[in-house]
Amino acid sequence: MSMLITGIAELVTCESTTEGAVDEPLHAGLGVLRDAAVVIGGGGEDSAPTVEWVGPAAQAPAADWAIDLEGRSVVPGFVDSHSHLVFAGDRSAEFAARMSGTPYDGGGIAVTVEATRAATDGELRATLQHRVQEMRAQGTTTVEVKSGYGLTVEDEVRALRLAREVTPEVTYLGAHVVPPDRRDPAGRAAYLDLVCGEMLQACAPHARWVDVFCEPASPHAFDGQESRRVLEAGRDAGLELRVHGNQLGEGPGAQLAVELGAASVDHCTYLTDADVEALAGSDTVATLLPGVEFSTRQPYPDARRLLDAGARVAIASDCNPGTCYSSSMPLMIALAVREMGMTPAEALRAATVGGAQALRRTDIGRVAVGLRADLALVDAPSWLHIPYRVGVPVVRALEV
Ligand SMILES: N=CN[C@@H](CCC(=O)O)C(=O)O
Ligand SMILES: [Zn+2]
Repeated sequence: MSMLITGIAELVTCESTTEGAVDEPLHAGLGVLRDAAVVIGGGGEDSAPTVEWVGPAAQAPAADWAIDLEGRSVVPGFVDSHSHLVFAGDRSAEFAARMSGTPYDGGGIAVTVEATRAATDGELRATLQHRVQEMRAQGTTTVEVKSGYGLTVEDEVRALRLAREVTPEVTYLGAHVVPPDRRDPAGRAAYLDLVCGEMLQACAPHARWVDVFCEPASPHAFDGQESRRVLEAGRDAGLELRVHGNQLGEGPGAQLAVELGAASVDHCTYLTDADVEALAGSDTVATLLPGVEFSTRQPYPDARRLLDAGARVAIASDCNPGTCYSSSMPLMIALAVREMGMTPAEALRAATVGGAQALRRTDIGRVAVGLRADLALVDAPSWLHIPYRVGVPVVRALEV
């Protein structure tokens, strides 16, 4: 069965080679077609629908079904390459304290760990599914989900199994923080052995990625040497690498990610010139998480500096109970434009193609023949309404 979608005022393909794309600076790099149509087809029990045709509405072929979007716009579904959706408990009071000056240092993670361990599978599954639905309702069609609020072998495996029910982009983050009851030097060393040993062996079959909170500025997280050990052990167990780095201060995270060939280093709030240079000379994506700076009152990362240097940039939500309990990619785009020096077109690319690069996926993040038909509908005559109508729910995943 095939479906023809017509009446698309602006279709953002994110394909630079799109024939007939408008040649206007505002839309640079987006491959925007006006008065466009898309045909999607396929899709069954084991396969997702794909794009079969893209072009001007006047030339669209016939299909089994047709829908008319009546002058709305379509963009690639957002790729949210960084989230922590498997958790229980509430930290709204911690957020309120930060708004009146208490700094974030990662210590609140222990609160979520306790609540998550105490929750049943059913409770965790229900909230996880609800959060994924909340994301789709705001245009996100791919999400990466990390463990990291279990911090025992059993609880980390449980988080990964649950995450795998909603996405293939599952990340083992046993090295989120050292559990509160193991913070003496011997306990810390033993926990690192566990994360790189028994816990990794139990978790690796359920994950694609390994991640580490590399942040010497936090007493709860891991320094450069510890992070290297976690990443190398993960790589030896067959996992691909991602890093939380440079969130609370300058540190080794970004350069370690580049050196080890990680797909992405996430946060990048505090980067030295050498970090920027290393990122620009690599294919490691700098994933910026502006909801975190909003929710922690930190300075925003300088996206302009990274883009001008030639680095690959993505933006993601980091949806989690501590540093950013927002699942809204439209909000992240708006913040990137307003606070991080990105043009609207750069921000949209970072939320689609950039996210796909950060997950090393070539089948998502663009609208082109043969790719997954992961589309988002913008209830407006231009995709520019995404940052323009900040706070208004103008984007949702297109259910096909
Ligand atoms: N910084 C480390 N981890 C999360 C925050 C987790 C929490 O505070 O619960 C982040 O990406 O910001
Ligand atoms: Zn995170």
